[in-house]
Amino acid sequence: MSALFGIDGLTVTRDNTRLLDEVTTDIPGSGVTTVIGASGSGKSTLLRCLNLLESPTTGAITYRGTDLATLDPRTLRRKVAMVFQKPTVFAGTVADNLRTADPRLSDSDAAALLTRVGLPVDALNRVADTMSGGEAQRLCLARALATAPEVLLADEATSALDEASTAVLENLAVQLAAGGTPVVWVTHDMGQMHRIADQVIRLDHGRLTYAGPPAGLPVSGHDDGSR
Ligand SMILES: Nc1ncnc2c1ncn2[C@@H]1O[C@H](COP(=O)(O)OP(=O)(O)OP(=O)(O)O)[C@@H](O)[C@H]1O
Repeated sequence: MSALFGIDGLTVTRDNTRLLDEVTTDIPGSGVTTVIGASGSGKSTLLRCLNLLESPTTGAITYRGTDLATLDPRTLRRKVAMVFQKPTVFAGTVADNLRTADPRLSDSDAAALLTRVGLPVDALNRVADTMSGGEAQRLCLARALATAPEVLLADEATSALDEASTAVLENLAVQLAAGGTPVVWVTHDMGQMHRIADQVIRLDHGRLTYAGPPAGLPVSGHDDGSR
């Protein structure tokens, strides 16, 4: 099967610093691919490139065989949804937020989305900007799923969550992948990586240091770049 994303010699330079340095790897079209690495290793930059929020300085990325640079960002983002490290909620209620993604979303579909991310159904009528950081993270994930994307990109989606809510989202990532929606999941939690990953990409100072199955990588702790 051809790659979901083909990454070829990807280099991103900003302010004379290489945030990504000649990264070449494939992201497969099924399963959960986790991107791991210490803080500042370039994980978010890689994810942002996959969503056309950053452009390569040199190198190229393909999506299902098509050069990303030739695709309209809005068209791509309807297929490749992204959840950011810092959640951004819009004015209005939780339901209003979900309907920014799909204006035709029924009340029952909106409620089902909340349930998938571990939020109570009665949160639908809450004013979105009264939510806690962890609740907002889950709302943003629900909003990303409202359009039934082909792919989900998630950047530290559980960073503000307790253990139980983290488990709900880890399970969701695995279920999405099992249902045919590949997931690219950034984390620096090695335990989380082992719980959900089928494939791992590891970055260190912008360089690819590992691409392969999770076996063989440390089983717990935070990735500080050591082995
Ligand atoms: N526009 C920019 N200009 C200059 N430096 C940048 C820019 N964006 C990011 N950086 C730097 O590039 C490096 C990689 O950032 P990135 O956010 O991709 O890392 P990360 O692995 O996701 O980190 P974290 O785990 O802390 O979120 C960091 O040192 C960051 O400060």
